[in-house]
Order: sequence, then C-alpha cells, then structure tokens
Amino acid sequence: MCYKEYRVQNAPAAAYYIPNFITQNEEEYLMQQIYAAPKPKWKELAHRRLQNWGGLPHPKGMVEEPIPSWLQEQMDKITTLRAFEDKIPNHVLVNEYLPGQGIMPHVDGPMFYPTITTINIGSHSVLEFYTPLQLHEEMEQSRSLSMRNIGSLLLEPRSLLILKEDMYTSYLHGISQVTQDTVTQDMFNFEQCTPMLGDVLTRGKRISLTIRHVPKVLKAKLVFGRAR
Ligand SMILES: O=C(O)CCC(=O)C(=O)O
Ligand SMILES: [Fe+2]
Repeated sequence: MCYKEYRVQNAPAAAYYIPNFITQNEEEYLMQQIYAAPKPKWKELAHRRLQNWGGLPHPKGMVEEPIPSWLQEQMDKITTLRAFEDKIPNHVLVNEYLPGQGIMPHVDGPMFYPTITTINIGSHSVLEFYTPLQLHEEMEQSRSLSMRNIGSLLLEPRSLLILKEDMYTSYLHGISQVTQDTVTQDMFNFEQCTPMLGDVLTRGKRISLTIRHVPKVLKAKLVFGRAR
C-alpha cells in the first residue's frame, strides 16, 4: 500500500488521511507506553505538554538518540507506506492536549522538511489551516485569523495524517482551544470520516505522535576528558 491512495481530494496539495491506521489495541498500548515514561520526560508548555523522542532537533543537526521499540514499530509502518519516499523517520514528538487546549498556527520550518506524519490517539481533534500573511500585511494590521482560515482536517482517533508540499511549506496549521467541534463541509476530509455533517464532537484527552524525518543529524562525538 502507498500513502498516495489516501489523498484528501478537497485539500490543497497535499494531505493524505488514513482512518484506522492503528487498531484499538495498538492505541491502548501506545497510551500505556507514553504514560509509563518518567515524569521528567514530559515538557510542560502553557497549553499542552510534550515528549521528545529520537534526539533534540537543532538547525545545526540532531544528535540521534535510540527510539524505543513501541514507537519504532509504528514508524516502520509509516515507512512501508513510503510516506518519507526513500527516507526513514527518526524523530517523534508526542503532544498531549486536554479538552480546550490547542496549538497556535505555525509552520514546522525547514528542520523536518518535506513531510509531517501524525498518529492521533485518545480523542479526535481538528487541525485548522491558514494562508500565510503577505509581506505587506506584516506591516499593516493584519487580516484576522478567521479570514485567513482555508479549512480544516478532522483527525479521528487511530488515524494517520500526512502533510506535504504547500500543506507543509505554505499554509499554517493550528488547533483551536475549544472543547467541541461541529462537522462541516469546511473539513476537507469529512467524506473519509465516520461522523456525519452537523454532528457535534466533544473533545477528550488527545495525544498526537508527530513522526518526522530530520535530515541533518550529527554523529555523537566522544570526548575523552581527563579524570580529576
Ligand atoms: O498535535 C498536532 O497534531 C499538531 C502538532 C504540531 O503541529 C507540531 O508539533 O508541530
Ligand atoms: Fe506543527
């Protein structure tokens, strides 16, 4: 199977959405492993908390760290879909969102270019997309965010999302800080999802596993210091 079969037709180039990419058992297993991590593995942010696996990405390069097998299994499945073409993913960001939490619109930048893949577990969420500000608008009072919204993707639990091309490089993505979402035609992929138009979905605790390929890696240097 190739990821290209799952293209979201109504979205700009290019989004791919795979419902039920993992089973309920796999979802529970991932949850267990994520919550088995020691407390310092969590980094607390204002509106979410996260775990970083595989090394700390840095513009100068990432010093790679071993990835646990419970994550590697899922990364291998994504590799099989050829989501990273001839590359293999080497980094995972685990984000936890409570109902009402989200993430500000942003682009992921050059460090992970050209592919973002995300496994969703626990609850649904809605990823919103926005046109970037034009150069002249950065000086003026910019257009409101809602005017820049071009649509969204409904991310069901156990699904996999793949973003490439303009959906990676050009449009901003973010998650609104709300506790409920209504299924509308603004959701590019609603036809690929189980809920029906008009359904109101209440958010629960959602975990996203953002799996990416960091091209620039540094080999860990062995430094021999003299013992004092
Ligand atoms: O949780 C998500 O699906 C989005 C996370 C995200 O955009 C990021 O970590 O860059
Ligand atoms: Fe992002």
